[in-house]
Amino acid sequence: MNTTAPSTVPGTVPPSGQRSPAAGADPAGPETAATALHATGVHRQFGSGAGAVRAVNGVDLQIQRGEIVALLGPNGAGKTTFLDLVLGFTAPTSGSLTVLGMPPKQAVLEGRVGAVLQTGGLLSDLTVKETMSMVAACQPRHIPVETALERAGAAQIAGRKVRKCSGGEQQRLRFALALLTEPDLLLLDEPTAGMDVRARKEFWETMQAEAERGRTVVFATHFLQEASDFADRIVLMRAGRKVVDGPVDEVIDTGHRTVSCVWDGPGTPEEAAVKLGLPDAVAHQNGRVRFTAQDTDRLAGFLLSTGLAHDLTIAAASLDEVFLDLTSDDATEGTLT
Ligand SMILES: Nc1ncnc2c1ncn2[C@@H]1O[C@H](COP(=O)(O)OP(=O)(O)OP(=O)(O)O)[C@@H](O)[C@H]1O
Repeated sequence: MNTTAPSTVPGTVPPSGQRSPAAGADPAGPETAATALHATGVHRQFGSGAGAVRAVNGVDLQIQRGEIVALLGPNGAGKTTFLDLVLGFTAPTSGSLTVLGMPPKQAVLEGRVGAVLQTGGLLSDLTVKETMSMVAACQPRHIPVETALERAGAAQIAGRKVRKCSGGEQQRLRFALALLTEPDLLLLDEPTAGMDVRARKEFWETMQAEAERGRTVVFATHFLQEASDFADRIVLMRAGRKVVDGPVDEVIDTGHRTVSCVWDGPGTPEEAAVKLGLPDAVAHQNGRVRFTAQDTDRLAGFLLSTGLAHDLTIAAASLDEVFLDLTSDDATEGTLT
């Protein structure tokens, strides 16, 4: 599929390189008592020299308490590395990062942060409840194991050995573990990976209830649909950088639409697209031509008035198309406000 990335996302500000913050100003904004996460110029590089990987490359981010934020991006965007930094598993190469006003490790040690990670950490010979009790015994304070299991929707599998649990059930156990200390901040790294549609829906319903208790939730996902269904803000990363940050509705409404038609000519759709200033906007699909544009009224008017095409259909871009646009190399960077 060949589509055109929108030249701008409505409401975006110019890329950070084009706009300098006032001298001495914190690009992530001032940290207050309501700040759950505060990152300023955070870099995390792995290796050195020619083989160095800039997994996180200068991220400024502020998340307020009670927000539900989706961290979105393609493979290798830096989402997991960023969550690892927030959990204190690894330290920034440069830049500063605080969680609930303190260093990440301290916030984790105080039980203020809970996490559902992609892999690891479960002992297969223990039952779900034994796992919970073992972890609870290591915590300075925790809610009853039964309460955490109930809230995570895992009470009915309490007596089951971990090795007998499905992938989705193990994620529920991880979720119950994350709730044990009543954390202020919940971090979820692709929490529904491996879950079927029903399990996924139930998981998000449970998570919604936790968010309504006032927790801050930050989750990494590949799916714009998941972000759109659950988050109120999207932070999109690409190649280690934060490229879009804004309310879900505004991120999704790129103004990008498609015009599908039967091509009559003369000339090719590609030639017409160049004439219209939409050089990359043409795709061919099932005998039809599809143009991508922001001003589809003008495009449709042109195609009909010139007799170049007939049987036109105008549609909003799908979430998959929006995701591809936002993560393409020529997408505009910015903050939606
Ligand atoms: N320990 C490491 N050593 C070297 N490179 C690493 C290490 N951890 C991550 N990387 C690299 O850093 C980049 C970002 O990886 P990261 O796992 O953070 O991305 P991601 O957005 O979570 O990807 P995915 O969606 O595939 O999980 C990738 O290029 C990855 O190969």
